[in-house]
Amino acid sequence: MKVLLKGGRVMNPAVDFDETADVLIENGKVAKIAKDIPTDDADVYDVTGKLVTPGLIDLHVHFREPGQEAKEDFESGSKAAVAGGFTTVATMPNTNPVVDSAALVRSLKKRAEDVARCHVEIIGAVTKGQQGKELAELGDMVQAGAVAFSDDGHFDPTAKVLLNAYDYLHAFDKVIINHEEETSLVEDGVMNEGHRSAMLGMKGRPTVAEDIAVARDVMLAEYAGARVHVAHMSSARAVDIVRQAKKRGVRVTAEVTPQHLTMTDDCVNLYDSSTKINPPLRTQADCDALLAGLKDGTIDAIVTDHSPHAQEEKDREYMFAPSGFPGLETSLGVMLTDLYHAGKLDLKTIISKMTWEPAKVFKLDAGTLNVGSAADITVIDPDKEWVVDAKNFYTKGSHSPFIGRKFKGKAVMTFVDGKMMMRDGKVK
Ligand SMILES: NC(=O)N[C@@H](CC(=O)O)C(=O)O
Repeated sequence: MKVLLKGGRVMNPAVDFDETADVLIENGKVAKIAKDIPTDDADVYDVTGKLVTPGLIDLHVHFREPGQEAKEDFESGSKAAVAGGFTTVATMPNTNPVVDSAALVRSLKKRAEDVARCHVEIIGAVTKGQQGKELAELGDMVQAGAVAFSDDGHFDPTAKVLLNAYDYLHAFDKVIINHEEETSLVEDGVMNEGHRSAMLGMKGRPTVAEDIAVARDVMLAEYAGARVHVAHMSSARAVDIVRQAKKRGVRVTAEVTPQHLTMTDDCVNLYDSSTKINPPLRTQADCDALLAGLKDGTIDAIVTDHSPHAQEEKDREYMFAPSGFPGLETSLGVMLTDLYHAGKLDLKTIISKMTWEPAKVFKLDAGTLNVGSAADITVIDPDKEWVVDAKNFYTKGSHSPFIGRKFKGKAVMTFVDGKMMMRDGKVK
């Protein structure tokens, strides 16, 4: 089985390759990249004017299995992933029950094999039940195939517990992903603390909650010589803390979402809970600092934090609605429209932070177009104009602050292990 992608702009950030070329896929692998490869017996697709990139990788999604399948499941979530151009995603353990045992990791891996349209990596909990008290079965979960560990959705309150986790995981070289909001400062808060929260009369979540959490966890990692990955960064000062730590040689990596890069708390309105996320949308100064952090290498990865909820839950008052919205099908559109076409960020950085660099954070064998690697490939039309419409979503979540937005740039084909899983928005 051969597929030939003809005449696209091939970007392989791992080796700094960016040229017009053909890509030959054979037996699920990248077989050759060169000019004018003979068509022979291959299925040929003319991708002139399109980008051919490694399949997009998302280190941070919520697929809600087990227990909250009404919000999302591995099938709907992975369909949303390939629709958005993603070929590998890593799903968070804040489920019901929490993914804190080897048995659950194993059963989710099996679920992924059975129903998922793309590669789904499993992130295990750091502590039992994500309660922050006792370590979960970390070693057993590593053996069962967990890719990383996180108590995402919760801040681990006790430094000693986290230090134990760092020390323990050292032996396995697995990374911990920390949700950085010091709990006592954000309890009851529903949006960024600032002018807008005061105007709306809503309780805020201050940036200092993130800053001190990041500072603690980075210093603990430095002390333990361990690796830490900072989840969904939102605060300017926290970016600087990571920047300084990287300069000192601390083994810290970080991620940011398209929404935190491009939206501010000015978007928050009382009767639309789609903008309610944790950490919250901040200010323009924070967006600018996050962008600077992406550009100078402080921030390694762009992630979606795809967090679907049932529509009836999101339809509640801002204060009572759950936080989070689905991002897999809008992420690339936001990045290309509001950052690339707006002249704020180059294509190479965007593609690198959505492929090769996140792959390095989790040490995934993915994120390149090197000959011999799995043919996980995304074809992107950088100029395709489209309007976000929840009716076209594959995710079960239908709430998103991007609904109705006109975007320029979209994934038009997604190949997973050489198989075409999405073409022109239609998922297999
Ligand atoms: N990011 C979010 O706003 N929500 C996440 C959990 C979390 O990280 O708080 C979710 O699971 O819905």
